[in-house]
Amino acid sequence: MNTDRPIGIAGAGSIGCFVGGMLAASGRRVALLARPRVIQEIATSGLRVTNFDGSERTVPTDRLTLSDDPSIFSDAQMVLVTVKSADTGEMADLVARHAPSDAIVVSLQNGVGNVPLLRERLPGRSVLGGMVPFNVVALGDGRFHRSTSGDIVIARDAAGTSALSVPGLAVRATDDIDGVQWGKLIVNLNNALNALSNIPLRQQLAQRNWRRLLADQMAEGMVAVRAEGIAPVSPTPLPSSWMPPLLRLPDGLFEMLLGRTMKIDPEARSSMWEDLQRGRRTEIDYLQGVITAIADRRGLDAPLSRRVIQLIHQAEADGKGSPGLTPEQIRAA
Ligand SMILES: NC(=O)C1=CN([C@@H]2O[C@H](COP(=O)(O)OP(=O)(O)OC[C@H]3O[C@@H](n4cnc5c(N)ncnc54)[C@H](OP(=O)(O)O)[C@@H]3O)[C@@H](O)[C@H]2O)C=CC1
Ligand SMILES: CC(C)(CO)C(=O)C(=O)O
Repeated sequence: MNTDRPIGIAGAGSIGCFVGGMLAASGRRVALLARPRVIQEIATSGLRVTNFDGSERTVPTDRLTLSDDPSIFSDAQMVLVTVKSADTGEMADLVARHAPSDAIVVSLQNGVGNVPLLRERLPGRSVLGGMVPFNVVALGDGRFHRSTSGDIVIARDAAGTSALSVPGLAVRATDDIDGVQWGKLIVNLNNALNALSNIPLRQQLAQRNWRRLLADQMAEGMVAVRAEGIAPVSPTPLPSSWMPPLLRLPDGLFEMLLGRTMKIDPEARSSMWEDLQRGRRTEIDYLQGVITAIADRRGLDAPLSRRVIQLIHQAEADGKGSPGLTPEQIRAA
C-alpha cells in the first residue's frame, strides 16, 4: 500500500486525535477532520500524545493536515471513523462524497451498529470493523492521553493492519470482529455506570458494590446477547463469561487480578462521562439500548439496563454533568 497517501481521521476527538497523533508521530501522513474548537486548540498548543507508561510522542506538524473541510480526504488511502455513534450516518455521507472509492474505511467506534450503517451508506467500498480497548482522555491544550492498556483489533485485511500498526500503537487482526465488537459492548456497559458515578474508573472498580452492579448488568447483557446466538469475544485477557464472577470477588483479590491484566491510570474515565460533562448526547442507546432492544424482541427482562438508560437520559436532559450516584441509588431508581 502507498503509505504517502494520508490516513483520514473522520471526527478527531479523543480517539481520533490519539490514533492520528500516534500515526503521524511514526511518519504517516494524517488528515484530521475536526471541529473548529479542536482545530483551534491544536493550532495554538500543538498535538501531544501521551501514554499510561509515561511516554510521549512528538507529532511533527508537517505530517498533519487539520481542517473542518472533508475535502482533506480527497487522496486518503484509508479513513478511520472516530465519531460518536449518533454521527456515523452523517460522517458516512461525507466519506462517500469526499474520499476516493478505493479508500478503506475502518470504524474504530464502540457499539455494534456502526459497521452495518457504514456499509449501507458506502456501497461497493471496503468497510472494516475495529475495536479500541483503551481509554483516551482529552486533557486540554492539545494533549490526548491514553490511560489504559490494550491493543486495537481490526477485521483481518492485509492492507488495513499494515497501514495502522506503528510503534506504540499495536493493531491486531481478527477473523471474528463481530464477536470482538459484541464482547466490547458487554464491557462498555460500564461506560454509563462510570458516567453516573462521577468518579474515575480505577476508583469505581476498586469498590465491590460498583463491581457487583456491573457484574449483574453484564450477566443480564450476556443473556440477551447469547439469546441472539452471538458468542462475544472478550477485549480483555479474560473470557467474557468469567467477568461477572471475577467482578464479584472481594476487593483485595480483584485488585491483584486487575493489576496483572490491565493498566488503568488514576484519571481514566469512560467516554460517556466526558459526554455528560460536556453536555453532549451520549451513546447509551447504542450500548444498553442494544440489550433492551434484544430483550424486547425476545421477551426477556433487562431491568438494570432499562434503569441505567433512564438515568442517563435524565442526566442528558438535566445538562448538569454527572449526577454522582451511588450503586445503591442506581439499583433503587
Ligand atoms: N474516548 C475513549 O476513551 C474511547 C472511545 N471509544 C469510541 O470511539 C468513538 C469516538 O469516541 P471519542 O473519541 O471519545 O469521541 P469524541 O466525541 O471525543 O470525538 C468525536 C469528534 O468528532 C467530532 N465530529 C462529529 N461530526 C463531525 C463532523 N462532521 N466533522 C468534524 N468533526 C466531527 C465531534 O464533535 P462534536 O462533539 O462537536 O460533535 C468530536 O469532536 C465512540 O464510538 C466511542 O465510544 C472507544 C474506546 C475508548
Ligand atoms: C473505558 C473504555 C475504554 C472501556 O469501557 C471505553 O470504551 C470508553 O471510554 O468508551
